[in-house]
Amino acid sequence: MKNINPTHTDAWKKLEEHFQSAKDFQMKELFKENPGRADEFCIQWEDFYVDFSKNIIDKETQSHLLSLTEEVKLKDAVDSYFSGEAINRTEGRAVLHTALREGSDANVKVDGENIIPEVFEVKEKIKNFSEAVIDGTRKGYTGLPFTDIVNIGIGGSDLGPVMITESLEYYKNHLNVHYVSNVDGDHVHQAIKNLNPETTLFVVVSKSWSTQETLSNASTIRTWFTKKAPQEAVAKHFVAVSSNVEAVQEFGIDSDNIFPMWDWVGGRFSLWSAVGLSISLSVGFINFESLLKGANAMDVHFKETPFEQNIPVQLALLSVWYNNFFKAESEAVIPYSQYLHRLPAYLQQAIMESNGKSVDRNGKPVDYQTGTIIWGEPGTNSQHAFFQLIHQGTKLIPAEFIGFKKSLFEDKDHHNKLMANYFAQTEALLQGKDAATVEAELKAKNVSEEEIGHLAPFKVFSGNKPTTSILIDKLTPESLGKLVALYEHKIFVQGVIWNIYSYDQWGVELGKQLATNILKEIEGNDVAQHDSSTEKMLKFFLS
Ligand SMILES: O=P(O)(O)OC[C@H]1O[C@](O)(CO)[C@@H](O)[C@@H]1O
Repeated sequence: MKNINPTHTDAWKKLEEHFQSAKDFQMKELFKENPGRADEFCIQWEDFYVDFSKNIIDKETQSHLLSLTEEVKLKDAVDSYFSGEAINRTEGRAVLHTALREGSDANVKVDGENIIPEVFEVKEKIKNFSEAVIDGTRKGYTGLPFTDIVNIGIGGSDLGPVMITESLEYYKNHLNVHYVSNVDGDHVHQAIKNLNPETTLFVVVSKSWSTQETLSNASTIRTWFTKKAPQEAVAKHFVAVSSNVEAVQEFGIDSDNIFPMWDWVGGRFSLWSAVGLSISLSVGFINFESLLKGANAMDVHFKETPFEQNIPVQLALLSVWYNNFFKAESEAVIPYSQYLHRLPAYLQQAIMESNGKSVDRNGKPVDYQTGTIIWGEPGTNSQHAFFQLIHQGTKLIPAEFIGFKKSLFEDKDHHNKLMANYFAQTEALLQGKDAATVEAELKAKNVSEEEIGHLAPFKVFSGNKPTTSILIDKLTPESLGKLVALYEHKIFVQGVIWNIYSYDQWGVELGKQLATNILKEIEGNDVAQHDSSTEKMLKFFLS
């Protein structure tokens, strides 16, 4: 991939100039001036309708942003990404989660070898295993079928699977799937408290097999399990997903029960691999495959569609526009579906672990902003929580609204109410409410002139708050696959523009290192020298 400082491009300079007028754009005026705006800033693709007309942009903004993609050689970067080039330079790895959703006839090479046959071998293993657990042919050590699954993992080995199983709860079978991630012992003990070891299957997921949280939780659970079950039952009840097969075997998990993954799949992009075993167990392999199929469709859209009509590219460009020119610090993702309640948490890792970098591809500090802060909660709940700040606060928060045309239980009454809110919020954020309207409303309610004078300023909405609406036909495994892949590619595009490495995560290492040392001090009741704050707190903790 090319190493281009985005701020040195002509497009960036043009964007800076253009921003001087664009920062004062009033979207309401832009809509008035251009009756075709809603058509021009809208992409319809398969079952997705993406409206980005309620953004502080015009055709000129879009054209400079598209020139930026040319100058940073985005097209070449996309080719390198899909072709298996080692674009994760600092770890010397390819980034090929997209290969996991390819068809069996694809040919994707890593170190000269086609990896697709191996991907399909593992998929076959996931299929056979999940089908046998679901239909009860694979049984626990006393001959009873499994009723409960516990996924033990953290970060990408937890957030992806838990987000998808929650999102697809409607499609779930009889198995109860639990997730244990935190090293907080209360998490694991609470999770296993009411479980029956005879009917519980444990899926230990750790790409590296060196993560403190996962290994601690797996050991605690194994100890709990072998207090009730014979040692040899571990082989029937524990399976592992990892790229570190030797370490898994040392832990005591049978080689037949190991689902491999590969270096070329990053943890936060791994739900499509055997890391998704708990997804397949929860909703069945057919639905897991549909999820992959949807993601593959988005991959093809991303790879082949001109950037003007390319959903991940347009969303990434908007985010760069707000982040680097408006200096917006965060972005909200608001799914109008309770099923998607873990999507923002999942995206926090995907986006912030990927693009939270301050060193460019030359190893030099960047002098521009990179990764955005992501947050969100489902609508309508979020309307009653933090929307006040989005509407009337001092910060600019571009928000993505995700909604569905159809609900799963087909309760029209509820769905119409939900979606009325979805549409109303983006309209309110766009239109605002001016002082004259507020005053007229108060007058109509017979409020005194004096009271109107006091109250009116608090009731004014400035409007002009940017939103992008993603309206999807229905929440299905396939559409969910498309949605998640959309965000993966948005992350990629932003990383290319910001000239950073999106696929490493060195920033998580220091805390881990210090925790290892501090743990020794805590266990030995012997506090070493630290900064005075840490030292005093450690002593207080041990007293
Ligand atoms: O699957 P592993 O190796 O246990 O790692 C878990 C998580 O830890 C990290 O390495 C750092 O938090 C994530 O990138 C990863 O998803």
